[in-house]
Amino acid sequence: MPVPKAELHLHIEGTLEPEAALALAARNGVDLPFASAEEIRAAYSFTDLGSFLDLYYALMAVLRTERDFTELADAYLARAAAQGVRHAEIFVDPQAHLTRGVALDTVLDGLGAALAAAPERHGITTQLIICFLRDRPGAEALEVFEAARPWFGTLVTGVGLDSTEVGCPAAPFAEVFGRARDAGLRRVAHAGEEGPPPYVWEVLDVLGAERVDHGIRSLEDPELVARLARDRVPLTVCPLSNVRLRTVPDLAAHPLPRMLDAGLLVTVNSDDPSYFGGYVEDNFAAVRAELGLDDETLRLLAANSFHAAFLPEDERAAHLRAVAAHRFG
Ligand SMILES: Nc1ncnc2[nH]cnc12
Ligand SMILES: [Zn+2]
Repeated sequence: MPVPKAELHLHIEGTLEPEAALALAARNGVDLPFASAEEIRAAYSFTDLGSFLDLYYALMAVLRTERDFTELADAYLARAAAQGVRHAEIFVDPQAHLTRGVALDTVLDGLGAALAAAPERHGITTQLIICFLRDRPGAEALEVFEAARPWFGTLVTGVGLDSTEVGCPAAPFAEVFGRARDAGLRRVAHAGEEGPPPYVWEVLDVLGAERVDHGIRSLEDPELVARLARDRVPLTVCPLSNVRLRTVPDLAAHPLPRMLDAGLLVTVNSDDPSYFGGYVEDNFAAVRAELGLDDETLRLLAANSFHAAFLPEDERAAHLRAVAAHRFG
């Protein structure tokens, strides 16, 4: 039995498995430049974030109806439950769908149906975080934010920032993050994945991000490490993703142990599991094997995931008790 955990860095579009993409393409009459799951997997040889994002956005073409989004999320939740996930704070990229003519209510109501059923069906509580694409204009993010208001509080509990990092400052998103804070939403942002420490400072100081997604390059700046440790800012680290996108040379060189040693509140997550070779427990297993982490370090990482989650205190405490009681096989 995998250790109970929360998954806090998971793009729902990144759970689209090749077989599902082909089935949806056939059902929706979408032409894909791939004839088989093997051909899709053969395209998973990324050189950097950009080369991944090209395929990630291209394959989304198969997602067209509410049912498609419901099935996508339900399939993820079934896999996540088998990997010990008890709580998931899930990212979605609305602009990636709006810009290709799929309406916001198709996306959010479709995902919402699967998320509403998740506690009974999979034993998982969920939240949904709408991410803005940092390579698109801040004004567009504001439009999406306003259009999503009907779902605030019920389905949508937070905002995030993702897509291309280097060369795309976070400052144009200060206004939308301010509105999110005023609306009572939580705020997270990708930074320090490919970008150097100033990108992490910017999401903290300009956006007021409460969690940093990735943040692995923070270690290059001791003052930033001190700030993250002092404020207990969680970092949602995704080891298999970092290897596949070549932000680290291999798992053995991953900074996770150094981040823990520096006193950072680190969590382990899967990012885009269909593309990066594993779901969240696969990431736990990989860091155990390649970094030599012992059971108590894995227990700490699982506990951190609940400390870092946007959960009510009573639910957090119950999850932490389950982590403390877990016996590693
Ligand atoms: N790893 C990642 N970094 C930035 N944007 C993303 N969108 C999906 N996965 C991402
Ligand atoms: Zn991500």
